[in-house]
Amino acid sequence: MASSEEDGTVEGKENNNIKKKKMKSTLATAWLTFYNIAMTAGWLVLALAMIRFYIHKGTHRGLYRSIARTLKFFQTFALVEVGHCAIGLVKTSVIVTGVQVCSRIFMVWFITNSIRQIQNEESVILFLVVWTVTEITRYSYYTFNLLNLLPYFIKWARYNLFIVLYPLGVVGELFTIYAALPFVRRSGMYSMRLPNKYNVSFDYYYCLIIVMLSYIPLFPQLFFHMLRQRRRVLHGEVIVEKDD
Ligand SMILES: CCCCCCCCCCCCC/C=C/C(=O)SCCNC(=O)CCNC(=O)[C@H](O)C(C)(C)COP(=O)(O)OP(=O)(O)OC[C@H]1O[C@@H](n2cnc3c(N)ncnc32)[C@H](O)[C@@H]1OP(=O)(O)O
Repeated sequence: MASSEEDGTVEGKENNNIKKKKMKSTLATAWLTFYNIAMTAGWLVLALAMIRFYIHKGTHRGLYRSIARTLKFFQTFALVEVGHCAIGLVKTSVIVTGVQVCSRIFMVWFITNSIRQIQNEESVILFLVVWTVTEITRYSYYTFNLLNLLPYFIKWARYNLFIVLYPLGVVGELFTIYAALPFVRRSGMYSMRLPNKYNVSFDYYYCLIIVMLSYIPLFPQLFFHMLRQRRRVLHGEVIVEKDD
């Protein structure tokens, strides 16, 4: 006797689709749980390395170089999250996540890692500490949320600490870019002067000034997105976000 799935009835096909959706959901949850645990662990390793460096050396000078490899790996790996949004694995804005992740990767690779002279700036330590506290909170929130074991203090931290940490992080990033300007101007790094075989000129110095100015319209978008998330999660407001 053929089972209902095999006899091709409407009910059988529906059962098959339900089984496929359940399998996809289980795989998605398993992947996201693994990803968030790994990212929580990575940022915790970074935090412990920074604390150990400061206790051992008694100064922040040289701290960036001591954690650069770990930072570059875990911050770059966060690009995966743009994919999570794009394929619908998580319900959040691709644009907001993309701007957030790209701004971090830009800061790590095209500013701090590229210009050694600014790596000991206090502003670098400021954004590193802020990023680390933020990401440990964020990824542990996602992890416990997926495991249905979410302590309230982590939920509270996830949707309240950003109110202070976000502006602090932006200050650290902007001061770091500002500190880099003289070195970029003097070295002409990442720039192309005319004449050249491409007949194109590009000045990284002015690009950085544009990036700094772009914080003015872009940061509020991210910050207000987090405030909307905060109202939704902590106060149960129904908020419809479209990926405009
Ligand atoms: C090429 C040059 C580029 C240069 C660009 C320059 C312009 C720069 C302008 C912008 C300046 C930004 C500067 C940034 C500074 C800092 O970051 S300082 C540190 C402080 N920062 C923060 O606090 C923000 C941290 N970032 C985030 O929170 C995110 O990146 C976010 C995208 C901004 C917001 O996250 P989002 O996911 O949208 O909100 P949540 O409420 O956390 O989640 C929504 C739902 O999605 C689920 N989810 C998301 N990710 C996951 C995951 N990994 N695993 C599982 N689930 C996930 C989450 O659970 C929510 O689901 P529901 O609860 O069911 O709704």
